[in-house]
Amino acid sequence: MTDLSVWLEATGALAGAGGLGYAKYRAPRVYWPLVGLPVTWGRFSLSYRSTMDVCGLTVHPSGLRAFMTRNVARREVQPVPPKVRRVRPTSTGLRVTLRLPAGLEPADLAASSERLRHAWGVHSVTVVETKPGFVELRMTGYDVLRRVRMPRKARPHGMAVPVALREDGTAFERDYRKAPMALTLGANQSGKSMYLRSLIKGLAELPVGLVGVDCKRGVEQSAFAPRLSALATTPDQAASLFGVLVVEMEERFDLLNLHGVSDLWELPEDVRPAPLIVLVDEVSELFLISSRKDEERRERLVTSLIRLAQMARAVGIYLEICGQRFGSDLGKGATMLRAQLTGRVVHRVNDKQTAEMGLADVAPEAVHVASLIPMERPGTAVAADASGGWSKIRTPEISKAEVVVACREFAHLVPDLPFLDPFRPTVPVEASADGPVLVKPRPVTE
Ligand SMILES: Nc1ncnc2c1ncn2[C@@H]1O[C@H](COP(=O)(O)OP(=O)(O)OP(=O)(O)O)[C@@H](O)[C@H]1O
Repeated sequence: MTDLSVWLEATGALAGAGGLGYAKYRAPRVYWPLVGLPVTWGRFSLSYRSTMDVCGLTVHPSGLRAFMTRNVARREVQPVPPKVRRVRPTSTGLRVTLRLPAGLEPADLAASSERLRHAWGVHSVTVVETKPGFVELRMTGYDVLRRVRMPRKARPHGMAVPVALREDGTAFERDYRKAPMALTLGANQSGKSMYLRSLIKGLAELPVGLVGVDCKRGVEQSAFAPRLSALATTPDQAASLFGVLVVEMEERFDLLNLHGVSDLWELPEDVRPAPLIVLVDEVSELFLISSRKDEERRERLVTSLIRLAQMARAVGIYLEICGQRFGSDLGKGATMLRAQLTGRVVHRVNDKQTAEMGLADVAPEAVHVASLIPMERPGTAVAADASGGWSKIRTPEISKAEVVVACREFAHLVPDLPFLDPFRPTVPVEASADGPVLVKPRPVTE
């Protein structure tokens, strides 16, 4: 009987351990709050001081603090780590707010994030400066990018759309007020279209005009016709469309002048024109030429694009440009245009140079992270902006049908923009029933 109970206990313990191991891998969302979080929290609390000490993240206190923390018996002053101000558990990790003592800066902690990650046995540690003198250590208990689930609270608002999940479990927002012009790069099958889908799905809910440029004959964007104000599917149409957008930009500047303001958002709401987001899929199609006639079109197109990229922010016209590569090999004007696109998202690339094209000027230390994105993780990217900050993100997997549904649901939000009427994609009547949407853009009269 005793043997049997020992055997049963041992089997039970083994099964429990096996179950936990299985849950850790297969159901990390359940494992984390039940097991991972208490273990990590305990580990953090018990080893905080010693970990910070061995990581070189302590400083000799000065003045009153030195007096308060001195070891009276040995008459010596112990170095102190940053003060823990707050520990907050989340569904994916643990957030710790630290007050930095004089002599430590956020970069010191960021440089040790790998060591902290190993010391506390978590998947990642990201250091974010929340205000001068304070940082937040964002620990994630497991690889949240393996199966992306966006935080429930992440909804489109203002001019910002949550498009992907960051490695620290927070939503990455594409915010047009913060980074008006952006470039998304990536090799074939790296997830660029998925990123654009996620963006369009969110933008569809906002009171903005969406302008599509998809010179792969519209294969990707024509399905979103019900929510598009304009769609160009050939370089010729795109050249005309950009010409019209430049004229609109100039008229909007006149309007700003009239009201004595310098930005669209300072205009009274009743006269403020709808913001426009121009979504360009595969930008190289706009740059490539095959004849002399194309050369003139290309010149027009690139000039319009550069003018928009340089000035249109103030009048609420924003560019979202996507491509496989975007360097001087595309020809005159490419690097000049790229410099204006300060928001960057770089997916898996085929060579380091492409990662450099996207990141070297805004976040050079992120270049090697982008070069290491594995093929079996489509949708993963490095997002950076001109502030120097960057993060690893992954887009949720969204089917085209889901985006089509959103575009139909919010079709009533298409703003009234008569100047774009010649480019408005027509949605055949039968397309409003369930089923694939077939769109034939109207021919453009130049
Ligand atoms: N976030 C993601 N999660 C899971 N699978 C994804 C994700 N993003 C993309 N994929 C898958 O990867 C494949 C390629 O994605 P996508 O078409 O977006 O790449 P792309 O860079 O636009 O490719 P191309 O340049 O060839 O058009 C698709 O099969 C898609 O389902």
